Order: sequence, then C-alpha cells, then structure tokens
Amino acid sequence: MRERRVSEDYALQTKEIINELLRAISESLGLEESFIEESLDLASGSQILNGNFYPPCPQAELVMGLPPHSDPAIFSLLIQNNTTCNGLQVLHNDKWVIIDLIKPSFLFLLGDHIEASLSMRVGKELGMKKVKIFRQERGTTPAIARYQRAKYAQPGATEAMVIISNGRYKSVVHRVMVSNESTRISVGISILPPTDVILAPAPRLLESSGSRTEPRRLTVKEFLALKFQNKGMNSAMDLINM
Ligand SMILES: O=C(O)CCC(=O)C(=O)O
Ligand SMILES: [Fe+2]
Repeated sequence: MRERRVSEDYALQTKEIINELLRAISESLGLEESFIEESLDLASGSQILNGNFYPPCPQAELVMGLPPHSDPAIFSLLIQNNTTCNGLQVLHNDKWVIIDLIKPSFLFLLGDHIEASLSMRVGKELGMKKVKIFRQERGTTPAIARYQRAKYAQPGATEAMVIISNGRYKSVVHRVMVSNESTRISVGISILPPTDVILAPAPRLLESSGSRTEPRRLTVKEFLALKFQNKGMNSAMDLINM
C-alpha cells in the first residue's frame, strides 16, 4: 500500500513538471502555451511509470541492459539510483555518448545535440519551488538558472513530439549498458495521448515550413502498432517523414 501511495504521489508531482515543460516546448515552437496539452488531449491520456533493474553482470561487455530505441511517447522523464554505473547512452553523430547524470536529478533526453543537455536537480522535496535547472554546455561548469529558464532551453523529445513539432524536435535514440560491479535502477515516466488521438504536425508549423506535401496522419494506436511490429526502431517514423 505504501508503494502505491508513493508512486501516485510521484506521478502527480512529476506531472506538474512535465506540464510546465510541455508549455515551454509549445511556446518555443511559437504555439499557444496550451497547444500540446490540448491538441493531444493529454488530460485524458496516460502516464506510465516503469521501473528498470539492471543487476551487475560478470560479462558486462557481452550484455545490453536495453537495446537502442527511442521512446514511443510524448515525453519521457528519467531518474536513476546513485550508482557508479553510468549505463545510459544516447546516439549523437553516429556515436554512443555516455550520460553522466548530476545526481539526484531528472533527465530529459535531448534531441539533436547533447551539448545542451538539461538536467533537473531534485530538491529535498519534489515541489516545483525546489526544482532548479542546470544547463550543461560543453566545456563549461553547469550554471544554476531559475526554473523559468526551461522556456528557453530545449528539453528532449520523443516521437510524438517530433511529429507535432514537424521535425523541429528530434527523438532521442538511447540504450543502456550494464556494469560488472554495480546495480543500476531507473524509473521512467512516459506521457501518452489517448490512443484515438491523431498525430500530425501543428498546422501553424506546416504553414511556416512551406511544405506542399500533405503529412501522413496516424492515430496513436496505429503509430504504436507500427512501432511494435518489429520492423526496426525507425519504421513508424519513416512512414511519417515522407
Ligand atoms: O534505464 C534507463 O536509464 C533508460 C530506460 C529507458 O530507456 C526506458 O525505459 O525506455
Ligand atoms: Fe527509453
């Protein structure tokens, strides 16, 4: 029972942070603050909490904790235990880059470039007022910024965000490696729209891109079916990016 209460509480509080970031992303795309939440009917969507446990493996180099993938969701937010195993890696310029998290922190996997990686340090409580943003740039010490600065940063995105942003946000391909000495535990929160919602670029972004091709529209259900047909991780995205 206690676990249920804790996970409900965690889900509720992280939802606040996620909503704030979604508003910031909408604004950064020049859209109404509530555009993403409303057009994808997120109030009726799902929030999935999943735990990953990676025990040490004596032959760690032969094992993968989680194969390369991008998350089929609007947004994913990750937290990990305080371990020496920095197993999470993202694909950047065809190379796997280790994500060395500031702990404890939330991680939003960034799109195109890792150089503006954005982590959120969690205060003693998860309350918004205690959350601060660290924006790490290559070669510089992380500088503390006010939470509002999230509006000008680019948090990471998953596939639905790539679609709605008409490619301006990129989904992040990531994988998890295991260690031969320490255990890694992570907890992810994914936000999904209801399955009958249609995924399509925001009309205003299509206009500004000047594209003459009509984008393919898929419901969330169709998208997930394609994604899990095992045709390779990009099959669903390839269909959309004509
Ligand atoms: O364990 C991690 O850090 C990543 C987990 C993950 O990518 C996932 O659950 O989709
Ligand atoms: Fe993932």
